[in-house]
Amino acid sequence: MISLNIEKTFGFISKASVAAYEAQVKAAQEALENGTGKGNDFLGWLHLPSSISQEHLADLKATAQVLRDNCEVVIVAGIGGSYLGARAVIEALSNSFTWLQEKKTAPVMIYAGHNISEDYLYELTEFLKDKKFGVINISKSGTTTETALAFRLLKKQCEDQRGKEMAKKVIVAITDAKKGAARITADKEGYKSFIIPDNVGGRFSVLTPVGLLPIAIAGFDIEKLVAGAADMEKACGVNVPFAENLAAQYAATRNELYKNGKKIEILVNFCPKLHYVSEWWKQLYGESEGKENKGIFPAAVDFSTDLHSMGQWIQEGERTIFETVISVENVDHKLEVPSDEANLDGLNFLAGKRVDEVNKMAELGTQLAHVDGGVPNMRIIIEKLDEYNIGQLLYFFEIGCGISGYLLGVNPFNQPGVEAYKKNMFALLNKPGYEEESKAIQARL
Ligand SMILES: O=P(O)(O)OC[C@H]1O[C@H](O)[C@H](O)[C@@H](O)[C@@H]1O
Repeated sequence: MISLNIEKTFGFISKASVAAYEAQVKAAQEALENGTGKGNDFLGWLHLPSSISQEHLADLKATAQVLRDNCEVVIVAGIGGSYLGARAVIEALSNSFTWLQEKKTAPVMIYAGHNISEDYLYELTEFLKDKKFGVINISKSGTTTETALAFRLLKKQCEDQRGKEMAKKVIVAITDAKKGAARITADKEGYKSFIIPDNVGGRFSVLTPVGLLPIAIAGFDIEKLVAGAADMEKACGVNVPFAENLAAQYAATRNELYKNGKKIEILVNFCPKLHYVSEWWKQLYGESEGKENKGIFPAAVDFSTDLHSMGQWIQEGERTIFETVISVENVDHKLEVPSDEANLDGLNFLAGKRVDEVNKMAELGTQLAHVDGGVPNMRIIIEKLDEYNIGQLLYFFEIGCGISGYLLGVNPFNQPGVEAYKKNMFALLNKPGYEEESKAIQARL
């Protein structure tokens, strides 16, 4: 099981101050459990892992197989919660160079619909010109501009290139049961579709088809992923005592740090495969907590890469940060540092050591240096990067986020602030229905 070590925060906050959260955390957990807190119509993620049926998984796997059999490339079209979870898991579990290898065992996964860069989309459509490709159109609302725009291009190209019949086979929609343009298109065109439950918000949707279908297409075991999440659901349940409940401890500690002026949480990894886990986590915590002029700012770094760019700031900049390190205990492969007779680089002291041992000492050395520099440090220890452990990690962060948001006093399940830019963009683009806003915004330019 994943474990959490908060010892290295105790030079900055006291053990007693964290322990003092017990009653408050219990209240937050009960509000989640009983659906009595803010945003209680979005709690479908809470017992999702333990309620996923074998039939549902089989349906997902069967659809994944159709795309695996018929596609060299699959485009995951989605933004925010509609792509980050899938990308986080796929990248954490994939060989870093798989997409460059000649012989592939699964379609190459590419992401689109998460930006509006003309060059990105042009280059993507160029790349796809001679490829057998499929598309998963993922949007809970079914109306997100970035995703709809990319899908419009990809749908047309897929139909032109592969014919309407094949396109119907290799385009899948994951969207609302009834509402939205993506639903209307899927029903009209006869695409296979999956439903995002009403009561699961985008950033909590990785264990719905939103995450599970792309992950299955990429060749990973979604049963094990869900099993890991379900075990964490148990381990972080409302009846698990505070002192043993990882999510409760995490939520309490980060709130206490925040209260003590630590306004920024930096999620740290020492393995580049975890980069998108951090991106997923940033959305989860940022959209959940950043409201009412409150909330820890979720940031992330990849070490040791960023020790050579952000390391200086973390060591000696403003003391408003704390670090949460995802520490992976075991690597998958063995590689030793070779001995070199000339020893021109002076690295013979490392000869015969595993590369991971060097990485682990970088991790330990960094922790001690940063704590000495005034940065509280938490460690989430995960045994290895596989489906089961990543499943645990995802659910741990979700439940930790629900509890933490309630401790902060906000509704962790809405995101009203995201609408502001959209309104301006539509006004600037003269979208029908935005006439008043268009006039008002033009006057400001
Ligand atoms: O799935 P969609 O409805 O397309 O939404 C995609 C994303 O964009 C929205 O604006 C929200 O801020 C996110 O929470 C959401 O994950």
